[in-house]
Amino acid sequence: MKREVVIATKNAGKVKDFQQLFAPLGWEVRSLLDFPEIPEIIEDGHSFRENAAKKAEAIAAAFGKTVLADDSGLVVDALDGRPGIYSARYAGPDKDDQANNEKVLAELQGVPQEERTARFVCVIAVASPNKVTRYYEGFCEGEIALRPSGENGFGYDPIFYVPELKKTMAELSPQEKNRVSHRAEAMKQLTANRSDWE
Ligand SMILES: O=P(O)(O)OP(=O)(O)OP(=O)(O)OC[C@H]1O[C@@H](n2cnc3c(O)ncnc32)[C@H](O)[C@@H]1O
Ligand SMILES: [Mg+2]
Repeated sequence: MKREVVIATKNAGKVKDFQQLFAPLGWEVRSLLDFPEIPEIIEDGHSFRENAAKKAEAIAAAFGKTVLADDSGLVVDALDGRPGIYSARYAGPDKDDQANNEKVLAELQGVPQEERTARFVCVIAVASPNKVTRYYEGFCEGEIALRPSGENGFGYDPIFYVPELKKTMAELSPQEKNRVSHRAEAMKQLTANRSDWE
């Protein structure tokens, strides 16, 4: 019987990443996409940590078991850190990835490549009933490309250029992305501290 981990997310792109990242541990990943009756959790926190904790703690309380959540986003230096925790809805409430990408590119119009530094941030919160919530963070340094490129991944991947690989995140295979991404880095921290939460 495979062990099951519940991730308090409705983002199909994240679920795919986590399924691949948990596969070596032999874990089955479930998400809120498997529980459509659960309403969206309002992310009114002021940080990635606060939002990740809110999602994990709400579902851990509802399910009476240990639950993970991921709050993540794109931080662009030339935009004073925007979109940051507002990444999902940067271009509006319907969380349209293409519109989000177009808005970031429009705001960076005319900004030279060397000033387009950015990073992806991922905070995984692990919540269990009657236990202190644990946090695992990962980052991926890169630049915002001049134009979108690549079909893989999701969200801001098409405009996030990874200099060490000379590709956008969306041009990477899932395996390549899971070696360098912010989510993979956060998972490395989480896996290194399994005794904390297993
Ligand atoms: O809250 P949940 O249900 O997990 O789903 P969400 O999509 O709302 O997720 P967040 O609130 O964490 O917002 C994450 C935003 O950052 C983007 N993002 C997160 N990880 C990414 C990745 O690996 N590649 C590209 N974009 C990513 C994603 O597209 C969203 O716009
Ligand atoms: Mg969200």
